[in-house]
Amino acid sequence: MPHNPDVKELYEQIATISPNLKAGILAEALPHIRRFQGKTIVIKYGGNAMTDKYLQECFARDVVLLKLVGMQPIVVHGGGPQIDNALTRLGKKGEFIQGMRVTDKDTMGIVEAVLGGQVQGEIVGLINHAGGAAVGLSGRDGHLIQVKKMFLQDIKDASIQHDIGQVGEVTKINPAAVTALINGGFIPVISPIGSDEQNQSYNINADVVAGELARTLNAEKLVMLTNIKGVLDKDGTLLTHLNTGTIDALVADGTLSGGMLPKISSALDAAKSGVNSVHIIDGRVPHCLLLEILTDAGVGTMISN
Ligand SMILES: Nc1ncnc2c1ncn2[C@@H]1O[C@H](COP(=O)(O)OP(=O)(O)O)[C@@H](O)[C@H]1O
Ligand SMILES: CC(=O)N[C@@H](CCC(=O)OP(=O)(O)O)C(=O)O
Repeated sequence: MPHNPDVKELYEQIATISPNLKAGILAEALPHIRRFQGKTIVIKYGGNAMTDKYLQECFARDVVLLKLVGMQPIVVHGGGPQIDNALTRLGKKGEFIQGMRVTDKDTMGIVEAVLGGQVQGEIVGLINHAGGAAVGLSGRDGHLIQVKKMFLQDIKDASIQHDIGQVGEVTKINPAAVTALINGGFIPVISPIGSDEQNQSYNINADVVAGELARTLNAEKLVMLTNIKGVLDKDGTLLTHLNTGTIDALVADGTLSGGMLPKISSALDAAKSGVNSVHIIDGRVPHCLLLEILTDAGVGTMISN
């Protein structure tokens, strides 16, 4: 039984489910396990989805379970709120343009320390504690993520290019280190940091890294865990399915903003490049990964081209 009182009720409910029902639920997973055997699943673990200890443990157990039933999960983690907390402690305030952090030299140092140190170490530890063998990588390791400096095109006026400092635009992914780890039975956990030809470090939005990696590896699935039910319309209603046409309209009328902008464009790019299924799901739901991958329940928003 977990210590968190918020989930005590959930466990009490589970305890009342009949054995037959439990067996039925487990059996529902079989066709999904068969379908995704050996397939690459890229999981974007957003910083907003990793703030609760119990949910973190659920996440780690889900990733290990997926690996043990024969899938190849790869975790790309964020950590935006954790970077914000570190900046606040130092008397600085995080600034974002269209969901991208304005990253000066000092901020870059903090981004590297928080993502590559604190956040990644925690996720690797949790997965290992849950029985997996996770290995943390930065996009700098093994030349994994090559970038050039990004100039961000303004969403309303294409003639404006925002200089947002040390933020990288991905030019190439060299997945050899990731595939070597997967082939060795490990679960790669990747932080969104890249380097350019001058060996300079760059901050990259984690949604962008997850999308680019899923494309490069021809992943079967890209699942993005965030802190909201999925993509919502102007009235706050969940949009269960989106494609190019509907997304363009939602961007144009301002329904999508902030952190949802890089998320949705990365999701759409991945779907267009042949990633079979792309989902934005609610990371606040315990075992949301198992629900999305191993059951018939549809959760969150599915994005297709
Ligand atoms: N139309 C929308 N539907 C859902 N969320 C939206 C929408 N527009 C903006 N958002 C914001 O995007 C946020 C998710 O992006 P972000 O904060 O970057 O999360 P993460 O850390 O998971 O990447 C939501 O919490 C919400 O505030
Ligand atoms: C350029 C840029 O915006 N980088 C992000 C990297 C972390 C991230 O993407 O974290 P979430 O997934 O939790 O939002 C940042 O500095 O916040």
